[in-house]
Amino acid sequence: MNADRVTVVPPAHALNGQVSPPGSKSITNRALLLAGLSKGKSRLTGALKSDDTKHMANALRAMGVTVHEPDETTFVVTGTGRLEAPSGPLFLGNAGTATRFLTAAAASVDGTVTVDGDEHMRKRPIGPLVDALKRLGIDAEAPTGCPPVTISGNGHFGTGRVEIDAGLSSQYVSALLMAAPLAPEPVTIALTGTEIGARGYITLTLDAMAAFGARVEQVDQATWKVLPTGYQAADFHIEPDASAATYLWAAEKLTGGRIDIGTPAEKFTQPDAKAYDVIAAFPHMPAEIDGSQMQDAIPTLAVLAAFNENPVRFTGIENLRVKECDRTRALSLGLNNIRAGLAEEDGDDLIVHANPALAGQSLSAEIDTFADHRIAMCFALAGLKISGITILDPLCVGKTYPGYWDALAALGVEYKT
Ligand SMILES: O=C(O)C1=C[C@@H](OP(=O)(O)O)[C@@H](O)[C@H](O)C1
Ligand SMILES: C=C(OP(=O)(O)O)C(=O)O
Repeated sequence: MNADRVTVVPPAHALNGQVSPPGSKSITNRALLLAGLSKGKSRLTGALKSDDTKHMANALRAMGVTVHEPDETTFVVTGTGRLEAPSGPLFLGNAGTATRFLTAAAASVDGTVTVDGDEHMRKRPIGPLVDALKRLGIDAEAPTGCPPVTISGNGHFGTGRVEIDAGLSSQYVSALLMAAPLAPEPVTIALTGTEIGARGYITLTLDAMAAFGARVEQVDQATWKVLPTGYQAADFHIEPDASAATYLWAAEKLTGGRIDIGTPAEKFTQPDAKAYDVIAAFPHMPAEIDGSQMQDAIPTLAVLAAFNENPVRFTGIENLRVKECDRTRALSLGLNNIRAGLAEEDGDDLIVHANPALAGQSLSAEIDTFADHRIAMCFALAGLKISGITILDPLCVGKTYPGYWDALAALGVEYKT
């Protein structure tokens, strides 16, 4: 594959076959961290091996955890129950999960940890998490409000009750929850307000914590009391990635084929599996889609909506602007590049003016992916129906789905480079 660009050739046939998405990024990075914080040896199977999980695994190695990779989907993690101070900054690329989760976990280290990322990560806000750590008595600084963050810990997590505004990212809450069992006393974590986007990710966090022996009391819908149990090693199986599955579900629908992804939609525990019903409704997707609880699926749904029978307004997607790139902008730019007027930003909403007649057309468009894996993967779907769609920087899919282009090829999709 050419690293600069790939042009998708619309297949002359429906896409049929068997393709399993890789392991869940969200669950792999939770399980890696919790295994690294555990005493003993944990075996994580079904795991994702991609940029984001490599960054987490390497950071844990830098903090004294032994991480072996006996095969392509397994990590064997041996920890001592504590992380050690690394000898240099932790570089976490543009992995939001690794960056946020390790920022809180670093507070349990005896010594100084600097958490840093690439130029994109250095624009993604982390101030609310840093402020929450400070309120728990932890010495943490992020002068720009974004990484790098420097945390000076004294060997255990902070104590007390802390409120956190998770409006920009639910990952702040997950990060605090996962670090809290390393405190000497119970820690209470409360949301500012009661609502939170991506609440399903908090459930994933609590489930993973329970699997590694943590005990959390749900005080109310917005408050959790975490007991000072530490973690115990566990064998843990990771389900396939639901966000990755959305591209395959959409490819099946767009081409009228049958793609067996090996896991029924209702078996996923990740929030993005909610997108299945919306995709199944195509070409009659609803006129308004609230994306707040399935944010990473919005790029997929937005490109699918371009071929829908009626226009779709995406609401509840404010924080798409602080993901790997400003996704609302990237989607409207890409769609309007395919056909002027196809998309419109209305405040933080995205409106896609559906046009089923786009299918079968030849429209030359170079899609700027802004180094964002989801922008690359979703616009490849447009290339299944429109000839001339070129995805720039296609290897950025390596953040969460390195096998994406091969998966489409296995279903019979061809590329021009
Ligand atoms: O907790 C997680 O695993 C994630 C939470 C979501 O991010 P935000 O909470 O920042 O919206 C999601 O977009 C991200 O891909 C993974
Ligand atoms: C938002 C995403 O990732 P993260 O926040 O984990 O970098 C994503 O994978 O779509």
